[in-house]
Amino acid sequence: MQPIALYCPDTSEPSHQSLLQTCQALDWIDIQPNQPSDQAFILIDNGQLSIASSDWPKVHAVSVDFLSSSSEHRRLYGGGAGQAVCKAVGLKKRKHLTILDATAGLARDSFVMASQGATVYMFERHPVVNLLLQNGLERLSASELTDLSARLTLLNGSLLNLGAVAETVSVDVVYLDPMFPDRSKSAKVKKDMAIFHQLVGADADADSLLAPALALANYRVVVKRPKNAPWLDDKKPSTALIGKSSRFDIYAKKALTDD
Ligand SMILES: C[S@@+](CC[C@H](N)C(=O)[O-])C[C@H]1O[C@@H](n2cnc3c(N)ncnc32)[C@H](O)[C@@H]1O
Repeated sequence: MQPIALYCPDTSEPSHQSLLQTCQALDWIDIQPNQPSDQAFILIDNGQLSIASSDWPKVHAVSVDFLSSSSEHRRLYGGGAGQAVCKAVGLKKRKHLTILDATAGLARDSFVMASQGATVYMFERHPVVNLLLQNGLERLSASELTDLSARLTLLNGSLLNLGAVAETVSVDVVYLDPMFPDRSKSAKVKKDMAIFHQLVGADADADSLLAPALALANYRVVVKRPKNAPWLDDKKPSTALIGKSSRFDIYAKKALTDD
């Protein structure tokens, strides 16, 4: 991992101190006393970890915040199981699915699926994104949303190297949303998210996720793609849900029945 700078404007805040301690133990984090001029750096502010760009604070930092007002709005009024991602994984048919989100990112999709009753296990390989996810999950577990917190679990490892996970978790649906190379160049990517895309880069090995996903899922694999992108691993899905800018390719293994 390339070293990344970290900046904390208020080190006296107790919650910041414990986050700083966690980060001090990681040898790829370089804690700096002043705001770094780097394109992207880790920020500790407002009791949470985030990724900031050199334009911070003009451009918002990006964090995993399951408790933000926009997350709350999506949880309560976002369209329930009728949301495209929920329809694609089958939550409209069966509420209590066990889903492996093998490319969790900032867990926005995982959050939506768990909000609708799914038990979601997540893999995230980028160390900075993984750290943000851990921080978001810790804050969620300290909140009153205990049911939701119990349904979101970050696992160590990767779908490409499953280890014990394959024996311990029976997975109904595997969900994949790898980075697509053209996304970062799109003018539609908001400024704050552009820094996330730059930091993580393209997932050049994304095609290799489909075969292990199909081997693991009991019912289906769902792949989120930009609307006009080619199929993952050049494999035609059983069906697709097409939205305004993205598409959910569904690889069905077995029909989902109501629970
Ligand atoms: C487009 S983002 C996912 C966004 C996510 N669906 C959301 O709602 O926030 C893709 C993420 O998948 C991660 N990723 C890609 N391949 C992976 C793999 N083999 N194992 C674990 N994480 C992976 C990347 O690091 C990146 O953070």
